Amino acid sequence: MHIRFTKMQGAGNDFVVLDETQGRLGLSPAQYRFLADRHFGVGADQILSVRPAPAEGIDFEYVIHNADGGEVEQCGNGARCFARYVHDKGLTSKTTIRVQTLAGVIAPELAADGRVRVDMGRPELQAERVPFDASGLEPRRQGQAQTWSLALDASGPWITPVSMGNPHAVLLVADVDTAPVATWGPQIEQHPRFPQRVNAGFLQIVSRGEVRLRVYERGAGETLACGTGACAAVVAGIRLGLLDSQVQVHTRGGLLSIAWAGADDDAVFMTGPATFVFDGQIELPEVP
Ligand SMILES: N[C@H](CCC[C@H](N)C(=O)O)C(=O)O
Repeated sequence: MHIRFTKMQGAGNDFVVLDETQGRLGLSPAQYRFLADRHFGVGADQILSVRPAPAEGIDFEYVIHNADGGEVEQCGNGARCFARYVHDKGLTSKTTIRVQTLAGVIAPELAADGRVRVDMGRPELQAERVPFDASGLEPRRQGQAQTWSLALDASGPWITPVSMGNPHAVLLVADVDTAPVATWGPQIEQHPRFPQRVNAGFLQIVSRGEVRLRVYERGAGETLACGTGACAAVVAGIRLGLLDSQVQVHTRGGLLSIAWAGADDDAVFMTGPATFVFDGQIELPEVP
């Protein structure tokens, strides 16, 4: 099957974007994996499929597949690239776009300075709804947060579970550059207490308004940035009593600005870049 695609990136988190507004391509998980493959395919952390509005009052649907071929609920950097894509490709003239995701409706807004601001909805802080299985574990309270040890070694890690529609486990580290992302990342991602697996966020507090973050993503491995991960990390930091409500998040791929007023039903707002890289075409193998 011969398909057209657009390559985009948001703070270095990169995507293959597929226009399915005129009909679905019907790709298999193996074909999503092929598109994401950095040697045999195009190469991307996630594949974003843009589909027609599913209901009145919604402009589009946006479907996300990780590099491992699995469909997931939400992608923050992807939401910004989605909005840039549908506007600049002429699929809408709106600059605030209401889009249905598996996690619910979000509203990316194209800002005058070229960045994109997204109302990412409210975080889910109930551990069992992240979902995280805390049964039999003694939580440790810090500020308003509860943390649990995953007992990977004597030091922990002690994690704060947060969902942004997709599951995140946030842990504090002294220095992201020396944090055990390569070893603890996959162990946390696959930990049995996360029945849907999890994105692991390694958070370094620089000040009450500035952090550094690395994320080992579910289904993709470490990425240069994770939008929902930045939201979850700031929510965790605020709940831990370590951050104020507006935070600059330094990721390896760029800067994201996150704001959360701190009440359970407050939405998290994320602002950051969304960039076209190239348009292309590729012959997809007819894999099952
Ligand atoms: N790996 C994530 C999906 C992509 C999230 C990330 N790329 C973002 O910008 O939020 C998950 O499995 O939940």
